[in-house]
Amino acid sequence: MSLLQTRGLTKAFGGLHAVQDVDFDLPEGEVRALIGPNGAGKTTFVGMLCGRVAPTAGAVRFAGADISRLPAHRRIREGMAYTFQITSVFARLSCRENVALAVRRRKGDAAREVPAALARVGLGDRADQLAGDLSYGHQRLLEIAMGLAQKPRLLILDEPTQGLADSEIEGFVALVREVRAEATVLLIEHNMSVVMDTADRITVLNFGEVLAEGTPEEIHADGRVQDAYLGTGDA
Ligand SMILES: Nc1ncnc2c1ncn2[C@@H]1O[C@H](COP(=O)(O)OP(=O)(O)OP(=O)(O)O)[C@@H](O)[C@H]1O
Repeated sequence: MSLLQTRGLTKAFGGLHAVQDVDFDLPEGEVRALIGPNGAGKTTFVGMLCGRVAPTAGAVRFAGADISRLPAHRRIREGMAYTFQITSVFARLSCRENVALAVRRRKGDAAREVPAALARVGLGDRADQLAGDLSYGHQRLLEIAMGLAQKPRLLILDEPTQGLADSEIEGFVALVREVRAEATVLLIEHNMSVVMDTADRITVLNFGEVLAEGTPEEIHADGRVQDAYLGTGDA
């Protein structure tokens, strides 16, 4: 069964169709990567999944229910967690306090769960540091810890490896492989080696539409995908 499904999902900004008539199915337990050249509509699409962007047309179903009209906070309660390209950590709170907020939201045991969540993303030794003092890449990792602390059914990660060093990217790949036992993952990622190392399947967006979908091997060999990337000079 699909944990997440969209039908005819569309977002127009004036005359520009940022996302156009997208049918998307994400089965429970899968790690799916969403890729596409800059401006392809990835962030707009995810914004509609999360309830941050109102669709112009179409529907979003999650765990069998139509959530198209649910506000973002209700979708979180239903089991969606997400991190965005622009970090949303509380800069004046410590890493520990940021994750504790996420744990307490679902009435979890913060004393036990916060250190574990920070350790999982490689920030175990930074618990007392102010989130605002972390590098951009580490703020993204802190957001992932906050997402995991919600114990979501679906974890959506928008460009999670941006700003990370190579060794930290390796740690992230290992984390996704571990998380897949607990949650379905939707990963928007420009780093193709991360995509190839983590995704079961890949969906390619181009000009707001699904250009291709398949295993990493199938996508790698797809001439249309290569053309779409070459056409923009993107990697
Ligand atoms: N609020 C907005 N108002 C007008 N146009 C927008 C808005 N948000 C996005 N767009 C346009 O919609 C298209 C898709 O943008 P989007 O950010 O979803 O693409 P993306 O695939 O996430 O790109 P990137 O990889 O650069 O983040 C782009 O042409 C963008 O300029």
